[in-house]
Amino acid sequence: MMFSLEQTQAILAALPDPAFILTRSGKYAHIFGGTDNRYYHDGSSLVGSFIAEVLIPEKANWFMQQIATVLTSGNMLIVEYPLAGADVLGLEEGPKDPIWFEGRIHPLNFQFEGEDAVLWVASNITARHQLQQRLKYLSETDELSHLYNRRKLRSHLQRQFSLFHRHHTPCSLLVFDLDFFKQLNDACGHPIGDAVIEIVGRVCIQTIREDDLAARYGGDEFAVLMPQTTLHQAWCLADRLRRKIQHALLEMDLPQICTSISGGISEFLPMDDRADIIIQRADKGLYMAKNLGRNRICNEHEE
Ligand SMILES: Nc1nc2c(ncn2[C@@H]2O[C@H](COP(=O)(O)OP(=O)(O)OP(=O)(O)O)[C@@H](O)[C@H]2O)c(=O)[nH]1
Repeated sequence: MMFSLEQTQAILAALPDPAFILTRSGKYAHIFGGTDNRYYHDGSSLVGSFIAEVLIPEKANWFMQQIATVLTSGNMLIVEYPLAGADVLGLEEGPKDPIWFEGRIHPLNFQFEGEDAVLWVASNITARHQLQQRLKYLSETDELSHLYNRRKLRSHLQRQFSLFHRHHTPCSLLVFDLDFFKQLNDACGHPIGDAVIEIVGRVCIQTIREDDLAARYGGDEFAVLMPQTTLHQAWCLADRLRRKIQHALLEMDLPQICTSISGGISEFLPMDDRADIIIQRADKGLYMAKNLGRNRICNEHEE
């Protein structure tokens, strides 16, 4: 059966997601659908305006690039992007948190007012995006210390290891472990031990630099990966962290059992053929720090 022109128009108007016809120069030529008003405002007022009149330059340029890419390739492009109130020109009050969209952009095989054009279907995926972010956070984070977990540390270490072999920029690793943590647990109970781990996490977050990555590696073991950092610089940073953690633990109103950390540092070396070797060297430094009386940072060569 064929639909009449009116019926076809009614079907297009009924589409739940908005479908924009956008020209190469960024003109909103037409909008169909967008009837699901849980997710979309009426976009009909956009028709006739240009993207550059509606969005801030950075966003407008991005939209224009996507249109150009689709028209050059002739293929459909799927993109995910946020739009916040602040991205829309002249919008006094808009949503503070961005709305996330999936855009499916398809080239059209006819011109509009002498211009190439695309069909851009925008679907609100904010709920899916938030869930993805939450799952990512949960899969990478240690819930007690709020630091990254072992899995994230290992994947990041592997990435830094590949970068090191490509660019030869220094990178160092600290592993550290609480001193006499078992005794604290035994004397005061696990909840107090947990509180100590939480504090160590907080001090790490406050102390490390933006590019560093701190993780809880195991029970009372932690690691900090420090890109662009030589062994000497790593020692200085690690020792500062050691002193800060000690200060925070001494401030806790607890029996003074577990008040310090011991750590080992290692630097990535050109002959390392696996990332694990870097952890092993740092572990040797940690072992040495424990043997030399704890509450210190060592590397494997220290006597
Ligand atoms: N409270 C608490 N304890 C934990 C957790 N995970 C591991 N532990 C405990 O951490 C302790 C680790 O002790 P060790 O590192 O072996 O020993 P230590 O007392 O720190 O001794 P040194 O490292 O030689 O100074 C064990 O008693 C574990 O039961 C946790 O999530 N919470």
